[in-house]
Amino acid sequence: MTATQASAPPAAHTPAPAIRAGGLRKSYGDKLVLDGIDLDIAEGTVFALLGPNGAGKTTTVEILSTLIDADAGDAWVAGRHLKRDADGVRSAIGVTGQFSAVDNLLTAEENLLLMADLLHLDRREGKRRAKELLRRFELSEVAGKTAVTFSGGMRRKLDLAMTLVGDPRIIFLDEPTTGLDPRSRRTMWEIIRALVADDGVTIFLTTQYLEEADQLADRIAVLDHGRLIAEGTPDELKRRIPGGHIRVRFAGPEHLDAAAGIFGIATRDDESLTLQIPSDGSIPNLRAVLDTLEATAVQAESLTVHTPDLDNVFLTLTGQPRPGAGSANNHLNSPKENV
Ligand SMILES: Nc1ncnc2c1ncn2[C@@H]1O[C@H](COP(=O)(O)OP(=O)(O)OP(=O)(O)O)[C@@H](O)[C@H]1O
Repeated sequence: MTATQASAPPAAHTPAPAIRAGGLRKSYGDKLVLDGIDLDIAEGTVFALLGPNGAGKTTTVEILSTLIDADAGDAWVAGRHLKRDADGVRSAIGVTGQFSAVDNLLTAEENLLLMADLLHLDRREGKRRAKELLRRFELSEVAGKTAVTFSGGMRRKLDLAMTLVGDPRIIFLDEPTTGLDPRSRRTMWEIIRALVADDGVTIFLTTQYLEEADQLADRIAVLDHGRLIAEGTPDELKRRIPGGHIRVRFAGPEHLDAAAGIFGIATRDDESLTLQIPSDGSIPNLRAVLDTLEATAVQAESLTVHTPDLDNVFLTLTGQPRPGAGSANNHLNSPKENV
C-alpha cells in the first residue's frame, strides 16, 4: 500500500457526524451552566435536547452556533472545528432562536430578501429563494403583508423560512413551538419532518415538550442542571422506565388460566380475558413471550405492547418521585447513561 493510500480517509460506511462535542463546560460567574456535555449527532437526523427551564439548552445552542464561547471542551459542527473554523461553521448552519429575527415593519417577502442580502445572494437568486420559501411555508398569499399582522404560527414559519434562505445543512431550533397553539405546533412539526425527509438536513432541537421530542427526534438527550442524564431513542428511553408491559387477550377462560400459570408474575383480568405481563417492550422479550405461548399451545387472540410515555421517563430521570415509588434523586448527579 502506498503512503497516499495509507493516509487516505477510510471508506467510511458511517457518515461523519453532523455535530460532535466533548466536555463542553460553561459558567456565568460562579453559576455552572454546562458541566461537561458530550454529543455525537448523525447527519440527516433530528436530535432533541430535552430539559426544563434553565437547564442549559439555549446555552448549548449558543455555543454550538458560535454565538458564545465555551469555557472548556471541543466541538465540530459540519466537520469544522468550532473555534478554529468558526466562519466555516457559520456557513453550514442556520439558527432559529427563541427571539424572532423577523422585522415586524417589513413584509414577509422583504424579510426574506433582507436575509438574502445579508447572505450576499445575488438579487435574482434571492428573489427566487424567497418565492420558493414563501410557497413552501404557505405564506405566498401574505407575502406582501407586514409581519406585524401575522399570528404567532405565521411568524414562526417566516422565522424558520429566513433561516433557510442560506440553505443550511444543520439547523438549530431553540424551542421552535413554545407559545404556539396545538394546530400551529403540528404544522411546525410537519415542516421539520419535511426538512429532514426532503432536504436531508440535520436538526438540533431544544424543547421542554416531551411529546415534541417523542414525535420528532431520532435521538433524545435529557439535560438537567447542565448535565446529560440520559440519551437514547424515544423508545429506548421509555423502556428504561418501570411500568412497561405486554397485554395479551385470550380466546377463552381456559387459555387465560393456562397462561396465568405459565407467566407467574403477570396480572390477570378475568373480565377482559387479558394477562398483563411485565416487559421492557423489546423484540427479544416479545419473542420470548410469543414462543412460550406457542410452545404451550395457549391460544392468544391479540397482543399489545405498552411502553411508558416520555413524561414518565423525564420525571424519573430528573428525580421527581413517581406515584408509588421512592425518590429517584440519586439519578440527578449520576453520569450520562447510554441506553
Ligand atoms: N448571559 C447570561 N448571564 C448570566 N446567566 C445566564 C446567561 N445566559 C443564561 N444564564 C443562566 O444559565 C442558565 C441556563 O440558561 P439557558 O437559557 O441555557 O437555559 P434553557 O434550558 O435554555 O432554559 P429556557 O427554557 O428557560 O430558555 C439559567 O440559569 C440562566 O439564568
